[in-house]
Amino acid sequence: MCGVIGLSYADPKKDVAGELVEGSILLQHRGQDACGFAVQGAVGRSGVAKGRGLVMDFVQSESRSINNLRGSEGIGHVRYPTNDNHADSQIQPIIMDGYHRTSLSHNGHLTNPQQLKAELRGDGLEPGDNAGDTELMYLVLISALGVGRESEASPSQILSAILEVYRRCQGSFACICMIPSFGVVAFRDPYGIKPLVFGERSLGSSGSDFAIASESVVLQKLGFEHFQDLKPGQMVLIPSSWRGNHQPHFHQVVAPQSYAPDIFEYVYLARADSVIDGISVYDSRRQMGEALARAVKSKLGPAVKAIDCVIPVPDGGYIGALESARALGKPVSLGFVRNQHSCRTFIMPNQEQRLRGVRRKLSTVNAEFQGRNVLIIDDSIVRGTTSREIVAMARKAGARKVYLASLSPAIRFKHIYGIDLADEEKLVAHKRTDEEVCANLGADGLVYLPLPELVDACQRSTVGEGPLGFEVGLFSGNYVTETYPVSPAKSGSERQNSLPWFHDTAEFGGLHRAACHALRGTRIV
Ligand SMILES: O=P(O)(O)OC[C@H]1O[C@H](OP(=O)(O)OP(=O)(O)O)[C@H](O)[C@@H]1O
Ligand SMILES: NC(=O)CC[C@H](N)C(=O)O
Ligand SMILES: [Mg+2]
Repeated sequence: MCGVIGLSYADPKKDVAGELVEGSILLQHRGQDACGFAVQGAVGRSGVAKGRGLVMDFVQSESRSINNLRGSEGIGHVRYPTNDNHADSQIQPIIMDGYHRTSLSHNGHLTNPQQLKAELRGDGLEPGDNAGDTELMYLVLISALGVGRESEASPSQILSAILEVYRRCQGSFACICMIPSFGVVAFRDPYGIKPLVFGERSLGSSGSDFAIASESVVLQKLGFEHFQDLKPGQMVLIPSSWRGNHQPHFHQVVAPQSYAPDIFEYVYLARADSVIDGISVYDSRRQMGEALARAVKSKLGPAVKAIDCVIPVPDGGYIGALESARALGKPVSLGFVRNQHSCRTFIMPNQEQRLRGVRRKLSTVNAEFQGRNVLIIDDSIVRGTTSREIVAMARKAGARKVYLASLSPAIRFKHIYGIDLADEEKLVAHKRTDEEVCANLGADGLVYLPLPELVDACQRSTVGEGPLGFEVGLFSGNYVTETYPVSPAKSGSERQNSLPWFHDTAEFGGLHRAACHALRGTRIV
C-alpha cells in the first residue's frame, strides 16, 4: 500500500517539487520505508531524488537535491515494500540511468513476477535476480515504448505500451508514470484494486493544473477540485503544458474485469478524510462501528451489561469505537495514549521493530482501567502484535475484564495485492478458531465484525455510483484476480483478438527487440 502522486502544471515555468513533497507527506501513512520524486520540465530538464525514510527526514537531509528538482510536472512515491525487497534500487519512482528517463510510481503488487522475469529474459532483457515487481513492470513499459523512440513516443505508441503492461502484468497496480516525450500518464488495473483519483485546479484563463494521487485528501489539501476516481482498466494521459495542449484525456484501456477495490483500504490503510471510489472512508468506519456493536451484543450476551467503558486503540480504532460505544450506550475512555512521534507499526519491516513500535507508541492512563471491565476496540487484528500488547497493558493497569473487538473480520489468509502479508503462518487467526485467538491474545472475550457486515458498512457509505463489490481475499481466501482471471497471453497476431478485454483498436506492440537489446546492462538509479 504505497502512495503515489503525480502533478502537471499549466504554467511550464513553475516548479512542482514543493507540492510533490507536500502531497507525499499527506500520503506518509501508506509507506514509511522510502520515498522519491522525479520531475521534468521544458527544454529537456529532468531530475530525480529518492532515498530511505520518511519524507520530512529525507527532504531535510537532501534539501540540495530537492531544490535542484526543476520542472512543471512530476511524480512521487512513498514506499512500503510488498516483496521483502528493501534494496535501494527498488525505491520509487523507478527510473533508469542514461537516456531512459521514463519514471514509474506503483501502488500494488504483481502476482506473476517469476513469469514476468522469465518472459523478459526470453525477450533478451536481463532483470537482476532481486528485481522487484515494479522494476519488472517498468522494464515491460519502457521496452514496449521502445528505447530511443521513447523520446518521441506518440499517444498511440504510449497506449500500445500500456496495453502491453496490462497484458503481461497480473495483480494490482495503480500507477503514475512520466514519459519525456509526452507528460504524465496514470493507469489502474482492470479490477480497480488500489485507489487512484484525478483532480483539477482551475487557474481561470491560464488553464488548469492537474493532479493524480492515491487518496483524495492529497488533492483536497492542495486545492484541487472535481475529483474523479480512475475506473478499473482506465488510464488518463496529461500532455506536458509546454507542448501547447494541456488537456487530459481519459481512455478505457481494457474493459473492467470487476470493480472491486481492496476493502482493507476502508478498514485500515487509507486516511479517514479520503473518499475512495465514491465511499467516504470516515463514514464506512462509522458504519463498521455501528455494526460491531450488534456483533458485540450477540457474541458477549449478558456480559455486555457489565462493560464499564469502550477504549479505542489509537489511531485505527478511533472512529469505529466511538460509534460502537454510542450504539452500545457505553462511555468512551481514551485510556490509551499515543506517542505523537511514533509511526504506524503494522507496516514496519520486521517483528522486532513492530513490537518495539507498539511499545513505544501506546501507553495507558492507569486510572481509566483500574477495577473496570473494558471493551477495547481496534480496526483490525493481523499478526496480533498490537492486541497482545494492549491486553497485557490493560491488565497491568488494573483492568478487571478485558474484552477485545475488531472492526473487521478475522484475517486468516494472505494479502496478495500490496501488503507485506504473504506468510499466513504469521497471522494470529490463521488456522485458529476465534476462541483460540482470544486465548492467544490473553483476552476474556473476542468479537470480530462478520464479513457481510463489513461489506454492507462500505456499501452503505457509497455516494452515487460505487464499486460492484470488494476485494476481500485476506478475510475469505478468495482473490478477485483469481475469481475473474484475465486470459493468458498467446503469441503472434491472434493475441489481440483472443483477449476479449482488449476492446481498443490501437496497434498491439509487444516489446521492441531493439529496445530490449539496448536495455541490456543499463541499471535502475
Ligand atoms: O495485529 P497487528 O499485526 O498488530 O496489526 C494490526 C494493528 O496494526 C495497525 O496499527 P498501526 O500501528 O499500523 O497504525 P495506526 O496508528 O494507524 O492504527 C492496525 O490499526 C492495528 O492496530
Ligand atoms: N505497497 C506497495 O504498493 C508497493 C509497490 C511495490 N510492489 C513495491 O514493493 O515497491
Ligand atoms: Mg492501529
